[in-house]
Amino acid sequence: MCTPSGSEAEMQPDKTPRNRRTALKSSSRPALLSAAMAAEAAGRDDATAGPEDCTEMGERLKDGNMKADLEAALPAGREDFAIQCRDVCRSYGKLKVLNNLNLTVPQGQIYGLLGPSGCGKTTLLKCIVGTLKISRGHITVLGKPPAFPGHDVPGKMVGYMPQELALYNEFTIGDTLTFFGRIHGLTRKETKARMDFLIDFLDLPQKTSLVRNLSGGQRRRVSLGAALLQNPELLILDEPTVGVDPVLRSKIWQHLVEIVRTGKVSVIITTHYIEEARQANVVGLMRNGCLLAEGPPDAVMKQHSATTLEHAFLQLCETSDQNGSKRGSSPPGGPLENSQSFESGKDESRPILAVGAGAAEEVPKYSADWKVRARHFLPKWRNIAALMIKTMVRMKRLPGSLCFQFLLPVIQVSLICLCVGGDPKGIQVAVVNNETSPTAYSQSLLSFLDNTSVQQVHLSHEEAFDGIYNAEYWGVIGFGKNFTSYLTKRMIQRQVSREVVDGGSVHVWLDFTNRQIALMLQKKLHEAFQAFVDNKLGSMSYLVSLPIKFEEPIYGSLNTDFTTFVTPGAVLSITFYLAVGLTALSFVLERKEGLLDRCWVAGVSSLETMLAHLFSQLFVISVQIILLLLFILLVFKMPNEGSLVLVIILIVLQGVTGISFGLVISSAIDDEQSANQAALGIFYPNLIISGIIWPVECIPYPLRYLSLALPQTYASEALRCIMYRGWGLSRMMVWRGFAVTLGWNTFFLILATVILKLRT
Ligand SMILES: Nc1ncnc2c1ncn2[C@@H]1O[C@H](COP(=O)(O)OP(=O)(O)OP(=O)(O)O)[C@@H](O)[C@H]1O
Repeated sequence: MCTPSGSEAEMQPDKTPRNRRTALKSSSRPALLSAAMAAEAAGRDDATAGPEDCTEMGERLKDGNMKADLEAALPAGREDFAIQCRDVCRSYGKLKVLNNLNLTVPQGQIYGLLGPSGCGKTTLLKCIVGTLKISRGHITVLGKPPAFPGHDVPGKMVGYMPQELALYNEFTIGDTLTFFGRIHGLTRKETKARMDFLIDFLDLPQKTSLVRNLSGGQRRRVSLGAALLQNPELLILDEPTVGVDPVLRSKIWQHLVEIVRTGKVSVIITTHYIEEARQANVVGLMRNGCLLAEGPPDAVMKQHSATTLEHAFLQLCETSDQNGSKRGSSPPGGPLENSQSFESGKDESRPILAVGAGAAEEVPKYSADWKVRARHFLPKWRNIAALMIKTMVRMKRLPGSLCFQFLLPVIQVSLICLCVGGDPKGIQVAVVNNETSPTAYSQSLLSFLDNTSVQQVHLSHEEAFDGIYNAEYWGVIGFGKNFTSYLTKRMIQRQVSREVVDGGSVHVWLDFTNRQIALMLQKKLHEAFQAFVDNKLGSMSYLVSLPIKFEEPIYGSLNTDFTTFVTPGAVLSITFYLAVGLTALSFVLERKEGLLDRCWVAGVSSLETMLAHLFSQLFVISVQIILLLLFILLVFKMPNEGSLVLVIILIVLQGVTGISFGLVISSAIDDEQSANQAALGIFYPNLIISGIIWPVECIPYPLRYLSLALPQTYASEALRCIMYRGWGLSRMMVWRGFAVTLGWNTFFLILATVILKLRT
């Protein structure tokens, strides 16, 4: 367990303290006392112990009797440590959390790190394991600085139990321990043996139990088990006994006492139960980012004539506070100076520790050859494999999500093939035929028109134009009453009058608000007339062009481009999906962090939660919509013939639909990954089937019904009607878009509320 790895052997540190370690027996160690305590005992008025005071205290320590006492109290050579922190500083922005902190964890001992909430214990532990970088000072862990090339800290030499548990909810207990076993390079047999021991020792349920179904205390024990798994040389435990019953708590401490007995394992443990730390060999009392005292618990208590460690700690804090307030009233040597010394890095005092922690102490230099460095930075296949297996196990636990992921591309590509690029079917076109004879060319011509794509509705001139203005028909095909005779003239005479050309042409009026449909109609008419000419007239004809005259479109223009068609639908789709994105994770995260439950317990109802999310996100989408409209109308100059107010309301309502849909996802799904998958997975199919990229009229029939039921199909049509036809709410196609949107909003909100209610 403790044998140095090959990579370690290649390292050449100038100092190798670990090699000279000897196990310490706590009973043989005199007390290391805090400066505050000592100064108090010596009756010194100016003793201080606040965060900025570590420095001053150290200076006094160097001079006074206290120093002699402390040095006499040294347990052994200063190399006999598992962890040594010297002058460690760490800030979060302007907040100084660790302030010239000095701490020594003797080898083979339990070190209880005590201190009030927020004093910096977790920050210190993170610095020790190397997940946080220190701003100043140096830390040595098991002989080298953390994260030094070739050093197994972080790595298998250290078992770390973080405060926030950090477990995979979809894993079973067995999966969790197996995963960490793989990372640490344990064989299956070793992992199994350790797992059986830990499950029994930590009183865990059977190994097939899912972490997500465990109680808070059980999860904490699984997390502790993961830290103990590889029998590390150093155990760093951040509040392992919180939420653990007293019997198990005492068992854990017994175990810790047992594992350090060999002298090969060292432990640093933080706890809020100060009294349990009496079982530690050394306690460090931390406050405001530095240590107030460090020593065996009995010695600390004795020094304060306290019967409990908690009492001793309280006294230390009080002394520190009193001294802090005294010092606060003396500006010259006050906080400013100390703060400056912190920043300048010139302060060399040692606040509490007497174990050779002087500034004069040389910082050991470590070096590693290039092979070790290269190996350190290169990815390790063992870890990659372990992480990949972890991902696969998680996937296995979410089969629904996995199937969705597998099928999604197939569904999407199928939808594209079915719905994009095809010809429209059943497009209604009004035919105004003023020729009555069944043998007329007009009848013959119309018979060549593809009936599956174009549905002819024979009407009077007035009805036909009323129909196209009401968007009932996509076009009007008109034949004059002398069409046949004029067309015949055009065929047989080289030169004909304008009247003959006009009378012998088919007149076509199209609605160009939907470019794809208009172009398809043009194409179908051309094909029909080409077939008619080929069939009926042959090569004898003098006709140089097909007898079709496309009149000025009823709506839109002949130059209408694809962008104009796509923009209204795209605007709605963008608004809808941005809104989905804003809310799809809201409950997932809140539920995970227990915030939802907390609000419910405080009396907040599901509907109130929904509405609050809705209203707060409305602000975001309103700004998005304003910017969106400014761009499409002013920068890209999209036409808008209708009311801007209606345009804005419709887009906002679509945003609300997106929010409500996001809330449905959020209330129905528990983990972020699946919620993201659902939101993203639905995006593409919806875009394709809603007729945003390609007209709904081109979608094959069973799918077209689905399309019409979607929230954006009628809404995009309504927006096109407002913007390109200039229509208002009196038109069915406009109010239908609003009604469908409102209907979906209500449905989604009710659904989300019901799901949320049912799941609590
Ligand atoms: N990521 C961060 N960003 C900014 N400040 C932080 C961050 N993490 C911690 N802090 C702050 O640093 C200080 C020390 O936090 P830390 O978590 O180390 O305290 P602690 O002693 O472990 O507390 P507790 O016993 O409650 O867990 C606190 O004031 C905290 O607000």
